[in-house]
Amino acid sequence: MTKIKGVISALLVSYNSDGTLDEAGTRNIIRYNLEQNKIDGLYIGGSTGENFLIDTDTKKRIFKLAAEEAKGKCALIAQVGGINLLESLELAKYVKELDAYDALSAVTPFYYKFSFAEIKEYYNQIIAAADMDMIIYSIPFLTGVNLSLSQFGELYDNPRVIGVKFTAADFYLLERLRFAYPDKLILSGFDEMLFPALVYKVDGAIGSTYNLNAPLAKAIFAAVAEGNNDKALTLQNKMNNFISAVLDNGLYQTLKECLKLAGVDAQMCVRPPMSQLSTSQKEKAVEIWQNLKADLPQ
Ligand SMILES: CC(=O)N[C@H](C=O)[C@@H](O)[C@H](O)[C@H](O)CO
Ligand SMILES: CC(=O)C(=O)O
Repeated sequence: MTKIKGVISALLVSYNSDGTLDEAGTRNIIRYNLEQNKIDGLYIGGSTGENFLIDTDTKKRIFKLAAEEAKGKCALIAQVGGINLLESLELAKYVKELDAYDALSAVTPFYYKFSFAEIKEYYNQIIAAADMDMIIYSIPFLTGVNLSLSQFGELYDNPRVIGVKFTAADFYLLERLRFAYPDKLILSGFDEMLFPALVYKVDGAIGSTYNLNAPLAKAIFAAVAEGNNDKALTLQNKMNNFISAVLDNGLYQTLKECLKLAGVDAQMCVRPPMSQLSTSQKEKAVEIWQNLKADLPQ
């Protein structure tokens, strides 16, 4: 079992122009992450993979190809959550059979206002279906679900729940979680806040932009580890110049365009209803990638 820590890319997935999965291209994205970025882990089936826009079979194909490309090379986490619990149970069992993943993850169920008892039951059922470790995926700004400290504690009563992917700017809650549950993992989810999250002693970080800027993220980890916060902040400033430009131009589309510019051979379309980049956005992506390249540590 690979230790889950460090810089973990939330895998970008390449789709064809008709919306089908571009398998070969997605394999190339994984290879780029392993060989160029030297990432510590991959998070498969997250927001970044456009997971909530695709069907069950496509989700399975992505879990399988990632297992084939990366098993034993880095930590592997499979996000199987959603609002169709029967699908989540099926995916969890499928991931277990692949025998390549270090943990499952599941987003807090969204859209309907589920009670906390329902949310807890959802996690316990997914865990039981696969008998695997679980990382809660908490992303309140997209799900509307805000778990409290004591609710995290209740979820942590199941020893299979090993931690949280924490995509929120609530550093008070982050500090309380770190203090109350020192043995549970905290994986920071907002790449633009990596430095402060590391000051609060998160174990690692999972993010979309690490598909491109992992070398900067690694340098931030190293700077904080050696106590050089000024250096870490300077690096975070560089990273955020990239992230803010990407967010302005279209997040996943621009990240995928940058991968193309970095030499990754893939179709790099997004799934509808997301729209593809316009010509002017593509031109902007060239500038964004050039600027990042100049800032990446050699
Ligand atoms: C919704 C989403 O994609 N969240 C990612 C992780 O949780 C982040 O990596 C962000 O994409 C990134 O921090 C930019 O805001
Ligand atoms: C980390 C993130 O972006 C994801 O859920 O894919």
